[in-house]
Amino acid sequence: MLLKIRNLKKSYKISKDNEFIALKGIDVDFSSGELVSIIGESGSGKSTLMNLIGALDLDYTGEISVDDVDIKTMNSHQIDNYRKDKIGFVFQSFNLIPHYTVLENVTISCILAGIDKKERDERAKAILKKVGLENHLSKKPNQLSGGQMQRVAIARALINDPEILLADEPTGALDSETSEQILALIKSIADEGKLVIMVTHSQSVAAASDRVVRIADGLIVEDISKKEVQPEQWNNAKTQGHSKGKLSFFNSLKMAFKNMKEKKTRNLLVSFGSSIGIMSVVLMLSLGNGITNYMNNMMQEFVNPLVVEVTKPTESSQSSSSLAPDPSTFLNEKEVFTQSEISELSDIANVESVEYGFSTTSMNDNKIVYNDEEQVVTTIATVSQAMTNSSISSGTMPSGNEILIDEGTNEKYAESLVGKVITVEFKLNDTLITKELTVSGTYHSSNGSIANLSSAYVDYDLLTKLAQDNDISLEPNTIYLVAASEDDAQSVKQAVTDLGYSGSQSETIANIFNDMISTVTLVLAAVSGISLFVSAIMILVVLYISVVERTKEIGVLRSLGARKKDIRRIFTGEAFLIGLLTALIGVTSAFILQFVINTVVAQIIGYDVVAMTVQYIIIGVVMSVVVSTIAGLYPASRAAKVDPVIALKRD
Ligand SMILES: Nc1ncnc2c1ncn2[C@@H]1O[C@H](COP(=O)(O)OP(=O)(O)OP(=O)(O)O)[C@@H](O)[C@H]1O
Repeated sequence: MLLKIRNLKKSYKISKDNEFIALKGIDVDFSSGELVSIIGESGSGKSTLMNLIGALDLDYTGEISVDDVDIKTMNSHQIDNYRKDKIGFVFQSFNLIPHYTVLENVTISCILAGIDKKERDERAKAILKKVGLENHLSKKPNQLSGGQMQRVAIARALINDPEILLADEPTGALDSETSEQILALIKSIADEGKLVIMVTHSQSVAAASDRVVRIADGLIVEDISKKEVQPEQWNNAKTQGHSKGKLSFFNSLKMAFKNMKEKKTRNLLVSFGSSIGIMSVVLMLSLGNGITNYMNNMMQEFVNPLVVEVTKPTESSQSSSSLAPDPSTFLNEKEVFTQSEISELSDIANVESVEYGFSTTSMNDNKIVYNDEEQVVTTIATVSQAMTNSSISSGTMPSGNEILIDEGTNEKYAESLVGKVITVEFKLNDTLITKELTVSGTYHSSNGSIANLSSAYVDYDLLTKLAQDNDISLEPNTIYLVAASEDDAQSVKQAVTDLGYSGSQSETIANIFNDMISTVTLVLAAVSGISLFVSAIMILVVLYISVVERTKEIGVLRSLGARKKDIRRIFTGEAFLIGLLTALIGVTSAFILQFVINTVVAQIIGYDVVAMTVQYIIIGVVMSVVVSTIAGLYPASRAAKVDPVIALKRD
C-alpha cells in the first residue's frame, strides 16, 4: 500500500474558542498506479485532504503513511524532502512562476533539490518532450495557452519523479477539448505506476478515472473502484533516485536576481534613493581625507624635511587633553632649554647638527612701525634651517640687521617694505626692545595665517647681540635638530617625542586642525549615515511589498519542496543584491562628484580636496550591503513564515 490514511481529522480554528471540523475521520488506502478522482460538494473537504496528503498542512490528527512511514514522525527536513521527492502538485490555476521560462519553471524543484544544471536540464527537456512542449522551452507562461500551461505544471510536478501526483481540479480552467488532452496525459502518468489523486467537479473526468471517492461533510461516503490494482504491480524504485541535496547559495542568489530583475524599475529607484546615503558617506570621508592631505601638504611645503623643531611643552599644553589643545597656549612664552637638555637632544642618534632658535610671542607688544603705521606681529622668531628658500616670496632670508616679515603684514602697507628700514618693537624677557632693522624680504604666510597669527624672523646672532646690549641672558627656547635624511628625521622626531618634548608650533597647530577635520568628517559621515537608515526603511518596505506580491509564488515554491530557509535565503539574497546595486550607484556617483568637485576646486586652490581611497569604497560597499541585508531580514523571515496552504489560495 503506497498511501494509508487512518482516522484523519482536521479542524480549522475560526476564532478563539470556535473551530470548524473539515475532516471528521477519513480511512482510505491508495496504491501505486491508481487514478483516483475525489468528488464532492463544494466545501466538503476535498482540498483539505489534498493539502494534508501533500504535507502542506501538518495540523491534523490521525495517520497519513506513505510507504509505511507516518508523516507525523518526520522532522521538518524529512517533510521538505517528502514534498520534494514523493509528491507532485498540480493546481487548477497552474501556478507557474510568471517571470520564469517554461524550462525554468519545470527545473525549479530540481534547483531546490540541488541537482546540477546539466542533469536538471536533461530531465526537464525529456519530460517537456513527453508532454509535447519541447519547442516552447524559452517561452514565459503568459505566452502559452491554458492547456500548455497545465502541461508545464504537470511536467514540473513530475520532474523529481514523485510517487504521488496530487492534482486539484487540473482541468477546471480548461475547455473540454483541452481537458481531455490533459486528462489523457494524467492517465498515462498513472499507467506508468504513479498514484494520481485528482479533485474534480467534472463528471467526465471522474468517469475516466479508475476509482471515484466521494466526500461529503468531511467523510468518505462512497468509494467505487473500476479497476483492480495489484499493489505489487509497480516497482516503485525511483528512476531518478532521491535527491538529498538542497538549494545552493549560488542558485538562491540567482533566483533572487531573477526576482529583482522582474521589478527592475522599482528596485533601481530604491537603489538610487539609497545610494545617496552611501555616496554622502564615501564623499564625506574622502573630503576629510583630501582636506587633511591639503593641510599637511601646505605645512610641509615650506618646511625643511631634514630639520626637527623641538620646543618644551608648556604647562597648559601638557595638562590639556590631547584632542584639541587651546590655541592660546601658543601665546604663552615658551620655556628655555637648559644646557643638559640641549646635550640630551644632541645625543639623539642620527642628529647631525644642532641649531638654536628663539621666539617670543605677544598679542600686543610685538610690532613693526613704518611711516608711523604700526602692525602687530605676534611672534618674533629666529630663522633656522627649518625654513626653506621656497617659503620666501620676495627678497631674501634675513642676516645681520635684517628682518623677514610675512606677506600678509607687508600687504597691509601701501608700499612694499622690502629693502625699507622699519622700527621693530618686541619683548625679550619682559624688556621692551626697540630696534631699526631693514626688511630683507617676505615669506608665504600660509602657516601663520591658520590661526591669524603673524611672525617676523631675524637672525639668532642678532637676537643674542640685542640681548647682550640690554643685559639680558638669552637661552634658546627652540632647538633645531638637523638629520641627514628624511627617514632619520622621522626617527629623531620620534625620539624627541619619547623624551617628552613637543614638535614645532605649526606642526602642533596642524595636528589640532587635522584632529578637528577628522572629528568634523566623522560627524558629517554620521549625519550622512542617517540617510542610510532611511534607505534601510525604503528597502524594507519594498521587500515587504515584494513578499506580499509573491505570496502565491512562495506557496508554490513550498509545495515544490522549498524549505523555509530557502525562502528566507531568496529574499535575503534580493536584499543583498539591492545593497550591491546601491553600492555600485553610490560609489559611481561619489566618483563622478569627486571629479566635478576636484576640477572646480583645483582651479581655486590648486589641490584635489576630495581624495577617495579604496578603503572608503570598501567601507561604502560593505555598509550598503550590510544595511540592505539587515533591512531584508524582516521581510525574508515573514516570507519564510508564509503558510503554503493559505498562500496557494491567493489569487
Ligand atoms: N482556513 C480555513 N479556516 C476555516 N475554515 C476553512 C479553512 N479552509 C477551509 N475551511 C473550511 O473547510 C471546509 C472544507 O474546505 P475545502 O477547501 O477542503 O473544501 P473543498 O471540498 O475543496 O471545496 P471546493 O470544491 O469548493 O474547493 C469548508 O467548509 C471550508 O469553509
